[in-house]
Amino acid sequence: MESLRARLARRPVLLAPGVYDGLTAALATAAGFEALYLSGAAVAYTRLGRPDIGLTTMSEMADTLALIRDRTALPVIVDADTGFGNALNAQRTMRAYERAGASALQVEDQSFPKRCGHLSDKRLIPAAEMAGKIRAMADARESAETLIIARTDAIGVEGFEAALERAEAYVGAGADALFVEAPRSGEELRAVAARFAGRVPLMANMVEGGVTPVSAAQDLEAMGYALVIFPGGIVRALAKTAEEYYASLHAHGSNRPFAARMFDFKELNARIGTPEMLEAGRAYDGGEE
Ligand SMILES: C[C@](O)(C(=O)O)[C@H](CC(=O)O)C(=O)O
Repeated sequence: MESLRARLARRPVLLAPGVYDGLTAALATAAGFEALYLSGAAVAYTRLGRPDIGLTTMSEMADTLALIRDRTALPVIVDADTGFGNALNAQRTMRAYERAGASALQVEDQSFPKRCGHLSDKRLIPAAEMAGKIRAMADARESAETLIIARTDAIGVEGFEAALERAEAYVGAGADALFVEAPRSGEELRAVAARFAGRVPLMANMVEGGVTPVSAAQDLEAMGYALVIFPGGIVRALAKTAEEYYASLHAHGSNRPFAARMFDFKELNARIGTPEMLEAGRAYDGGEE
């Protein structure tokens, strides 16, 4: 199977949807994507019903990843936030995520606790400390094919030029791919690509209603991006459906008015592999002896 590193080195752009559990991983895989993105924000939104402000723990993410790994053979790019502490914590995160099946870890230069890149009032660690964290993670990884995607949150804190300088330092420290978080315009998205495309694979993050204008993957490819994630879109879609579903059930005392927008029992079972699993189980139930 083609490595993620090799896949990022060629076109077309790799489009990775956000997932946060076994069901979303199974549905995204069935839809035909080539890679998945395990979003820390999506885990915080769904498991905690809370914002992406560093509340989720490393082991909660690793446990979630293990469930997803059990449900898909696709490469999984995993949000490692700040590495959950200093360089030594980041090494432990690297090892735990690798064991749980990560194909790439995304690590950012915010101080702990971090917050979503599209929120304000972020704080950063010094660039040299972040470079050390990247080197520490590279030293800790079992496989050189587990990629390190370095993210800088500096645009909203220190300005655009400072963010590019930080990104430069992180490439120098050995990052396998680069994620300059939250460009504020198409011009900034293009300027990031103009500086780095062709030297290191570039990732773009599309957050509906966030700081960066949302573009299609194809348009980002034309700018020079190699990887595009839509991390939280699935939660925004499901949350809207859930809100409407609960309101409808509450109002009508029945699901009938909502039926056209739901899978029924059989339809859901088909998507989660119920017939195949029950069939496979029959081989072990002793009935055939
Ligand atoms: C990419 C991200 O780190 C994530 O957790 O998915 C978030 C996305 C979001 O909050 O929707 C981010 O900080 O941009």
